Amino acid sequence: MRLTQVSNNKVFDGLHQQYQHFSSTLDCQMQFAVFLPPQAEVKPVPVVYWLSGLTCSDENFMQKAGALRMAAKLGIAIVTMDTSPRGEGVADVEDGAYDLGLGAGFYLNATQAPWVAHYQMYDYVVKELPELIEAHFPVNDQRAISGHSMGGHGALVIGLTNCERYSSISAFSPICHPMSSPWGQKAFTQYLGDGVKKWQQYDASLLLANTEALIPILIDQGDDDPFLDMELKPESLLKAIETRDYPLILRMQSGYDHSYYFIATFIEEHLGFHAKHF
Ligand SMILES: N[C@@H](CCC(=O)N[C@@H](CSC=O)C(=O)NCC(=O)O)C(=O)O
Repeated sequence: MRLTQVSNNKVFDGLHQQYQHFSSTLDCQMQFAVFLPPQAEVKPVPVVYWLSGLTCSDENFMQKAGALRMAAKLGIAIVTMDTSPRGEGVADVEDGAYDLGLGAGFYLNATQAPWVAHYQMYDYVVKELPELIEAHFPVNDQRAISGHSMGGHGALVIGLTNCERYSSISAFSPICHPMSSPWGQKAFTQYLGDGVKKWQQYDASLLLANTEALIPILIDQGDDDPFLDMELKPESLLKAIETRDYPLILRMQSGYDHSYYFIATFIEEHLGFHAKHF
């Protein structure tokens, strides 16, 4: 598979690089970014896959989260990707809404026209991207997954449905029960149609209630987040595990909102959490 390098910058003795490639899963050109810590010069390192939220590209996290110093110290690679397929011929909404279409792939495999042709972000994140990363970069097969908001939903769903592939999951302000949130209902109706069975495959609260694997999860949620009550609903995750002992830590953080300022405040603790479980 051909990779075209878009940028290459030294940072904290490691490298931040961006690449473009043709994705056969999404049937379009995609861009991703990788941070390689200095330890990757001498041995393969573990990887945290970061899934961003609505409107983001590979750049938001790398530029705003302040994660790279700690990733360099811990010897962890970080991979970020776009939040939807892009380019000519890729379906989008006509009203310019930010919560559907471009920048809003919801990390699922669409089944409905016109989205089905390109919106296959679940398979891209689970299969194609890690295969590409593991073939071209000095990383080992230890993986963790993390994300924010729509990306927190993606991290929970992908981690919970692929427990053998990831050693831990973390999330900031995730959409925890998309079947009961306006963002989730809009996206699932468009991408998946009306069938409740298909929706259930992508609802973290339902998946958590039914999983037998005990993959460790850390979630931070600001209590001053404007999306908390309507869209995010972290209490539904607690309800899903109320009758058993599941290794989920949900921290309500006083005064924090939905922004990357919040993520920057706690990202080092998330990297430490993943490092402990590699
Ligand atoms: N008014 C915002 C709405 C979109 C937004 O808040 N996006 C968040 C993720 S929300 C859930 O998935 C985000 O990460 N934005 C990018 C950033 O760098 O902060 C808008 O249009 O951006």
